[in-house]
Amino acid sequence: MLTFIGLGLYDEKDISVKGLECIKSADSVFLEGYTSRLMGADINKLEEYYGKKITFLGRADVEQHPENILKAAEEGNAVFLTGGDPMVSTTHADLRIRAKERGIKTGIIHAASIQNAVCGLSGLQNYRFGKSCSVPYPEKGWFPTTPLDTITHNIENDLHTLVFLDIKPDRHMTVGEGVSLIEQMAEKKGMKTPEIFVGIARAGSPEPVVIAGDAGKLKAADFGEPLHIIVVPAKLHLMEKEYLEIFAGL
Ligand SMILES: C[S@@+](CC[C@H](N)C(=O)[O-])C[C@H]1O[C@@H](n2cnc3c(N)ncnc32)[C@H](O)[C@@H]1O
Repeated sequence: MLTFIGLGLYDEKDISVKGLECIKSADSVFLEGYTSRLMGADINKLEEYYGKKITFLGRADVEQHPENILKAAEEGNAVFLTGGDPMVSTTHADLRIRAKERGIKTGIIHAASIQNAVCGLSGLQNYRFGKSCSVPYPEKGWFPTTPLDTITHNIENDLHTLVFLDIKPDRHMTVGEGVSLIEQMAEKKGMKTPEIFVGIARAGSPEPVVIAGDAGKLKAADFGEPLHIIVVPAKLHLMEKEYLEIFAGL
């Protein structure tokens, strides 16, 4: 059997009791570290808390060579761990399909996701979010501006946009870097930069930071340690505005 388990947002204690029990009874434990990360716990801390040895996986181990995971799931109970919810803003549906095609039983144990944490931290209503986008670190000769198209389309339709920020093995994009890249996209396309951004750092930690304001304010703000995320709000409803004023210094 292959069980996809969400670890929640910040440290080893964000997993559900059901998820923890499932890990404790597993024969093999895999953790992917490329779609999200638990910044409050390294792999040693997780191994100690779960009482299990963990095999750490990169993107290629899951998307191109999932053989080891599938074999372990054929031979016993394998669990596949992901930060946040295992099926939110990941490509793990593909792994579940591959498992099913090989006759392997699968299951999902859900967890808190950044997708819903932003609603509580920012006060922006979950039903007002449109399509999300991701801002990648630009590479030589590659600077995609499609995230700005998504943001603009959402604003035109009175919808908020959740903007995921790039994670690389050696760095995590900050709110300041993300806002600056969105400004550069606007400049390149001859468009206006959105008027308000909401930056959020370390959702799920004891001290998350939430700051709302224009691009200049967010670029100058100190959000501290990763992970970071941005929301570009549409026209704010009265209570959303009041909430951002009280909890995010708008
Ligand atoms: C591709 S999404 C994966 C979402 C994950 N599966 C979930 O359900 O939470 C990962 C991105 O979300 C944001 N993110 C995830 N966890 C976060 C946290 N605790 N605080 C702030 N941003 C976070 C970061 O921008 C990160 O690069």
